[in-house]
Amino acid sequence: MDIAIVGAGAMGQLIGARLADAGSEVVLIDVSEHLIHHIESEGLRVRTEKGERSISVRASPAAEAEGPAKLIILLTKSVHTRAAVDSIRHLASPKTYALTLQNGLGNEEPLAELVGRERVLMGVTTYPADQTAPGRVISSEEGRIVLGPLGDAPHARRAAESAAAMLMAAGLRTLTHPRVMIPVWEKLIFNTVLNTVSAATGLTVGAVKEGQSARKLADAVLEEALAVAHGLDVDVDDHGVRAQIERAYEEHGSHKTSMLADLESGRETEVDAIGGAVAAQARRLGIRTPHLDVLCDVVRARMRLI
Ligand SMILES: NC(=O)C1=CN([C@@H]2O[C@H](COP(=O)(O)OP(=O)(O)OC[C@H]3O[C@@H](n4cnc5c(N)ncnc54)[C@H](OP(=O)(O)O)[C@@H]3O)[C@@H](O)[C@H]2O)C=CC1
Ligand SMILES: CC(C)(CO)C(=O)C(=O)O
Repeated sequence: MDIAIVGAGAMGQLIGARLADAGSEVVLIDVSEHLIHHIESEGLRVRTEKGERSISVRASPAAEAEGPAKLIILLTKSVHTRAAVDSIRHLASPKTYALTLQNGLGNEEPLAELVGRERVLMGVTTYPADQTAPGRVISSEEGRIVLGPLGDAPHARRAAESAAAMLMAAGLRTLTHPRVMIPVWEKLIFNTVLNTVSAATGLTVGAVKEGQSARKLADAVLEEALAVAHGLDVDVDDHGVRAQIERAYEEHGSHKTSMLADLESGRETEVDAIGGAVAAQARRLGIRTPHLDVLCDVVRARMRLI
């Protein structure tokens, strides 16, 4: 098998459909038998501004997937990363690379245990994906993926370039970055601000901007998260992150962040991999993040109530 995509939800379906449509041999792996059966029998349907496209893709439970895979792409929510990686050990060989495009930090660690740190690729994506029914996903032609190797081995740089070329050929705008932790942290800060504040307050992105206290909280969390990135010597573009957040306020005003949507649908959130991961790095460095700490605690408390 060429590519195993682990987590056949919104993003896994989008990327799986694009890669399969472009001729890659892809298997989607998920825990939901119903979803797997649906994808196997009906295929996937992806709708964007350009229209709708039906694509046949193979899907399988982890235990029935046959390896080894040349590339594993991890696209579960971060709370499920450990279990997902444990379930696909048989798909990894010494030649396998593993890529995470999940939000948050920490997903790379189980992958490093699986294939070795030198064979882990990491990235972020701004493509949106919403699963409206099993096997049906709404996305956009607008977006991009940035990825790169976690370590600095030349073979991993080449693997990142091949993965990017394959995603480009599948119609997904993809760039490689020599220091991938920079875009990872830029996205991490963006999600830490918007997702944590919205999930703690129950507000949409636009309402965070309009609500005086919520906006103050978001601004305070932004400064705390930037200080942590600087403390780690991750050379994030402060101005670019601020501008990205302002754009989200303008363009995604009515949007409930994924963390709020997860809370409202009774699912575990990615708080520990997003705001919680920033706060954990802050503690390690001795940097105070009082606003972020309280907000993460509120989200965790709301999670315990569901
Ligand atoms: N959707 C988006 O627009 C974007 C998402 N992301 C990130 O991408 C990642 C995936 O997001 P998204 O696709 O929206 O999430 P989804 O919840 O839609 O999909 C995740 C899928 O993984 C399945 N899953 C759970 N546990 C396992 C397991 N052990 N093995 C295999 N599959 C499992 C889930 O099943 P079940 O539902 O039963 O738990 C679900 O089908 C997240 O980190 C998210 O933050 C990043 C950018 C944009
Ligand atoms: C911050 C946001 C809402 C993008 O606007 C997002 O990425 C999410 O919902 O996880």
